[in-house]
Amino acid sequence: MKVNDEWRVHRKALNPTFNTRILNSFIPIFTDCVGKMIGNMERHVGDEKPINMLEFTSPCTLEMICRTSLGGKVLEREGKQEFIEGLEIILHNVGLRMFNANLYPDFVYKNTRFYRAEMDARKICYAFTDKVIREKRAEFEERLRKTVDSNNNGTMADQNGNVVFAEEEDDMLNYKKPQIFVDQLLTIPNDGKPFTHEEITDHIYTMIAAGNETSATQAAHACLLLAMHPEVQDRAAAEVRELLADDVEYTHEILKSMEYLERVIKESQRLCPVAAVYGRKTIGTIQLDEYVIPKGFILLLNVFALHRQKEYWGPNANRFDPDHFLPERVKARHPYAYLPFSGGPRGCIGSRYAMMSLKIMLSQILKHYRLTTDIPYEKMDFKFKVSMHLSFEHLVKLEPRV
Ligand code: HEM
Repeated sequence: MKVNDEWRVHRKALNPTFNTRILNSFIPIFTDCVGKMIGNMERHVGDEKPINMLEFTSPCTLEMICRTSLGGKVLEREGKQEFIEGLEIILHNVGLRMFNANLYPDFVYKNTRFYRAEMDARKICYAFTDKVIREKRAEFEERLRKTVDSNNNGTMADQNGNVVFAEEEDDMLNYKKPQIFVDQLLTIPNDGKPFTHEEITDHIYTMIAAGNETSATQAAHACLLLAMHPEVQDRAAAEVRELLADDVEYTHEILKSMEYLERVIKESQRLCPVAAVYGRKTIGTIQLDEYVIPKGFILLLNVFALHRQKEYWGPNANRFDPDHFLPERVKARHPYAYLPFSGGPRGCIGSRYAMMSLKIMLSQILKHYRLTTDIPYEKMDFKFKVSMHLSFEHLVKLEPRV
């Protein structure tokens, strides 16, 4: 099967694993991870020295993605520290190679200390996830056996052909339990066949790589932009205070009601898109204005430039203004003028997961703190790693919000 065909089959199988009810089942995990982040930030309230927001958002999003893909207790297992450190090495070294042409040839890379460190880290990480996946598969097979024994009609399947166990039916339908990604990969059919161990492993690592640094960096960008724009910050904090009064628990409805915060997040993704450039290979000849692009060419989309084009965003394209995302303005704009998550069938599968987790992170930060910074907006300056970063740290001071 060609790579593209294989991707299409897998993507079709994976799309339902990000449906609204599954995402809602992650809310308790998101809330718990954010609670720990706030606990860590609390120690720095009133500090003279600013903190680097990324150092707080990164562990939070890593924990979210590990727990929603491998299970709620995955980071309580033996070897978790080595696993986290290993992941950091792999993600760092892959990024380093992507942006260093000298390291492209395999024979060069394989003779570097980066390669050796990456291989050691991979061994540790794969041993850790292999164990989790094998245990999950054993649990799955045991439940399957019990269900077949107690029900001569065999297992039950939902309308998508996914296996549903009788004792779990109620929990599944009501999504009371978080629907962990690895459990779903074991139950969903992939073109009629179950996913193999290697395919499951690949999908887990794709999720971790795609969903961790992106969300952490975007959250840090949003915090810095809020610190630079106190009026916007106060308005977002007022919305949060009203919606989260009396310490209500997060629900889908509450998150949906955070309309101003959503505009803030979208505006931060417009001006500071972490996926600022991505590529596409043409699968046929295409005509782009007067240019004919032959099949097999790689095109790079410069989303950073697109998001600041005055033609779409008006004379204030470079200004931070969440009202760029007022519904009537969105309606009047070309839908592809804004592509932080890419678009079309190959767009980000985790975009709604990201928005939910960002809303919970930012709403808790705004509920607890007033953010300030000495960095002026005009000095914002970027550099590319795997994703787009600032060329300096996200330095912010925390004051209690009363
Ligand atoms: C602010 C956060 C995020 C941003 C800005 C972002 C952005 C993107 C973009 C632009 C792409 C398309 C890349 C390309 O076409 O080359 C993409 C793909 C992808 N993203 Fe995200 N992402 C974010 C968060 C997440 C999260 C939280 C997850 C998982 C839970 C995730 C999972 C994925 C996956 C699996 C793909 C590959 C999809 C495919 O090829 O079928 N992303 N993301």
